[in-house]
Amino acid sequence: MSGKSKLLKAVLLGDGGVGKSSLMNRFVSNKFDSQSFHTIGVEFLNKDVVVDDEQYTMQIWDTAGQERFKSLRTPFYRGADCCLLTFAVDNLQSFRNLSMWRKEFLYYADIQDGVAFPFVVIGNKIDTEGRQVSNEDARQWCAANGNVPYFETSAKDSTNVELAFLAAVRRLKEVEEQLDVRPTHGNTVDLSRAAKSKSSCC
Ligand SMILES: Nc1nc2c(ncn2[C@@H]2O[C@H](COP(=O)(O)OP(=O)(O)OP(=O)(O)O)[C@@H](O)[C@H]2O)c(=O)[nH]1
Repeated sequence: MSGKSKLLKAVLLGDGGVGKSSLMNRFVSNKFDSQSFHTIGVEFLNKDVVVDDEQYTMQIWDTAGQERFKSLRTPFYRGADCCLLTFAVDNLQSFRNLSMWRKEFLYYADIQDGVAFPFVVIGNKIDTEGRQVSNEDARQWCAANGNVPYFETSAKDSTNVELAFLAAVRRLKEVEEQLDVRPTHGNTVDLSRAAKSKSSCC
């Protein structure tokens, strides 16, 4: 295993109340709060992970999903290495809004080639009754938007939470390999630049 940890910025997006803060807290601190408050603006936490023998420090940016906080969250999209688009499986509207979230992210992160960017989609709250979004519908959306990896999670009982966050690191590695770009100074490569240069040259 190489000694130096690579810093990786991951942004969590999705409607208010789908469980973004809960997913981050489950992943970083293995805690769950059933009375979690709405996020105002953004918060971030770091977590050290090892993926395929490489060390990463994931800096996870948890954003406020409510519309009124848009101007507070969007400045933090720039420089993201990956993005986790989140909805709740018991909330159809939060699934319908995925395209809006993807578009908002690409616009404010200033990324032109969205297909070349490492997204992961999370359908959270699978422990709840009354599912409104099928696994198949979610997979279809992911297939239509660049074969995005899809995970169904529960921040409440921990199901698949670690798997989903680590998939974002794996997706980033895959995209780097496809673009054949390598980090130049210890950090991960700036994929927003890589995606742009790819789209402008080919
Ligand atoms: N049953 C269940 N409840 C969850 C789960 N994840 C989050 N919740 C609950 O859903 C509510 C909203 O969770 P948050 O993590 O605050 O949601 P958020 O997406 O960060 O919301 P904003 O900060 O407004 O964007 C809280 O009451 C959580 O306890 C889950 O996997 N299962």
